[in-house]
Amino acid sequence: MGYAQLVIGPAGSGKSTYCSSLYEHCETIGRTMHVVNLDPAAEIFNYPVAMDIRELVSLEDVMEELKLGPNGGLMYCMEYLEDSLHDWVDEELENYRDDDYLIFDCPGQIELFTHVPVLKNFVEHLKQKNFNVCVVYLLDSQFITDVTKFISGCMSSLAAMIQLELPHVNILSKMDLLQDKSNIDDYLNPEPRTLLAELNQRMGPQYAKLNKALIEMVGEYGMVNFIPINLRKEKSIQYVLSQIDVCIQFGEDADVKIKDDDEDFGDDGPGL
Ligand SMILES: Nc1nc2c(ncn2[C@@H]2O[C@H](COP(=O)(O)OP(=O)(O)OP(=O)(O)O)[C@@H](O)[C@H]2O)c(=O)[nH]1
Ligand SMILES: [Mg+2]
Repeated sequence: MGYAQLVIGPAGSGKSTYCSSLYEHCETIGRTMHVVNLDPAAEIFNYPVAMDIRELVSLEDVMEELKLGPNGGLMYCMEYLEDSLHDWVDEELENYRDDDYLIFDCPGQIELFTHVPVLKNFVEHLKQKNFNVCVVYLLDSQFITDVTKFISGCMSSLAAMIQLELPHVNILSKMDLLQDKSNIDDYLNPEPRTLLAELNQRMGPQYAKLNKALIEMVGEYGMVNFIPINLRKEKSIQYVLSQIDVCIQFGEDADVKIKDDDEDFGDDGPGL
């Protein structure tokens, strides 16, 4: 059994930074983790890249040869990845042992989890290879400063959940940038009624019925539920990791050992 996090979320939501912080954290506590780059457009990495889509396909070449723009080019690269599941991907995955833990740093294009089957087929492949996979959806904490942004963030997370059908963890990233943390609880696990009232206040009366339906929908899917992360705080990273570990049942098997000093961090809240 292998373990994997598929890190997705809007462009610039902090996915790659999350991956590198998680990698560093695991180094510190003596836990092994491998970060895979699935973004053909990425250039700078703050983590050792275990597997790299750029070794398979070059976005620059694709754009030049097929006369595609950056987004069309990226979609082509991802489809190329999908076509390579049984060769390049399998060959690369051969390098990992049964109980290895991989983190997939994905591109930020929302198309990848709304209507093209690339990521869906990618995770199906991982599941066939006996990986326990979990979606980690990152949303920038700046989204909670505006209820309309927040709801649209929840909906794109919902799109990913519906498409990928995987265990799903929503994370509110960049908590260090949020000056006023006093009322974040209202957003981490908000009352649907409060959200609806705020939304109605922001939008014209003609949307009242639609707003109600929208809030009910995201609420019933359990979508409006976020774990905050502050990458400057070791405890916060540890807390998020422990929640994801539960989600993918990491550490439940007898042959998976987490070093003792891991326990120093305890499971006593988000540690912001
Ligand atoms: N202050 C602060 N800045 C952050 C944090 N995470 C990311 N950033 C900044 O946000 C910007 C985007 O971060 P990335 O990690 O590249 O985001 P990404 O989601 O990988 O972006 P794409 O791959 O382009 O979609 C960078 O300038 C980061 O330095 C954080 O926790 N705190
Ligand atoms: Mg990135």
